[in-house]
Amino acid sequence: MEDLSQVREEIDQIDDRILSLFQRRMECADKVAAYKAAHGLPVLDRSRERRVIEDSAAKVPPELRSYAQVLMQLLMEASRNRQHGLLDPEGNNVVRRIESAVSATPNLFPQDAFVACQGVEGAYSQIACDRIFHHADISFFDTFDGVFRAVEEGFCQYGVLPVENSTAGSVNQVYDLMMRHNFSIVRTCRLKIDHNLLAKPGVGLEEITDVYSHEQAINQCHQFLSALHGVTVHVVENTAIASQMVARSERPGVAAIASSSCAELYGLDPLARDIQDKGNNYTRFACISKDLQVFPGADRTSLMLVVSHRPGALFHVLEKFYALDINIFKLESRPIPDRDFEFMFYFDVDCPVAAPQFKELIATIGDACEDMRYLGSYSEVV
Ligand SMILES: C=C(O[C@@H]1C=C(C(=O)O)C=C[C@H]1O)C(=O)O
Repeated sequence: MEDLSQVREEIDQIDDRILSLFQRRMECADKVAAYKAAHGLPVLDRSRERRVIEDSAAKVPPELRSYAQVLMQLLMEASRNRQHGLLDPEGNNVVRRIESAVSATPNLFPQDAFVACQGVEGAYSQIACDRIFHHADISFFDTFDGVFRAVEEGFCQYGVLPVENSTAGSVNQVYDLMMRHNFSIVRTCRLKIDHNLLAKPGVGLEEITDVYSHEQAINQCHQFLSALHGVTVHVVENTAIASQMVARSERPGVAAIASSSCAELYGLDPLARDIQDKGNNYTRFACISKDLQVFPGADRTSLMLVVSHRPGALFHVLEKFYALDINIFKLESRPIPDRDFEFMFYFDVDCPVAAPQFKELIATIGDACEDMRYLGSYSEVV
């Protein structure tokens, strides 16, 4: 067995040679960039990259193949990034669109606005909306789709939609609608959610036979509901709609799972408070607008990406975030309609818009996926 320091010395010498070859390879990439600029060619050439990867696998023993392929991929990514920087120092169209939105957006987030929310008076979306705006003139819509359409068609300036809950997970319906609508996220809000079982005044817990609420609220109160015997649980559009139904019902045995503000609003009494499974139950809401607006302090970004159906495709996207030292705080995948087992990936990442990595991420992430949609940059209110 050789001495460790001897082997390391050899490694150091090899690294020196690798680095000088790396430098030469990057110089070649500069020449390729000049050629591409002169001939109007895109930086990324997938078929050339595939060939390089295949050839590299054939040049090393089988047990080193996957390592060699990863190494070549990293080298090509570095060369592509360098070429992007040389050919388009201002970034691509999306970067330019974001930069012009940053300069066109007012410094102050609007205090008053016409806002679309789903449900009826007392919905959690309304509470989130009141956190986001000082004074919101709210129009309620029956469905999440109605909220997206109200914003898209210019009927409301903004829309507030729940996107995820810390106990029950993502609001899939909202994520699926994101694929079908044009909008941009301008702010998010994290709201602590405390659910209550609300019934008409004078009704006792033992009299309850039917509980109404939104699917998410029902999921968040699973333990409480399983302990109630002989009770049927019904899913309705919204927790506030459930409260309204209970208030209007002739039957005493009905109850709703909703906020304490719904109790006041609909004249109901809480039969049980804080009935959610987990004490720290939070829901995140997104505030959307029709046009791209990026307010000062935006330090989070949402992206929708389609990656190809190949081994390692998602890895290349993740690698990009890793290389730029950008933290992913949420990753959601949803099936793409009419495509078999193909998924849309939703990334929420931490990265201030003014940071240099942000521009590089937006300008180059398209190389790592089939399609990219920028959903906006924003800050979160709590
Ligand atoms: C250098 C080039 O540009 C890109 C980078 C490659 C590389 O580093 O080998 C290969 C293909 C392109 O996606 C090229 O087109 O040859």
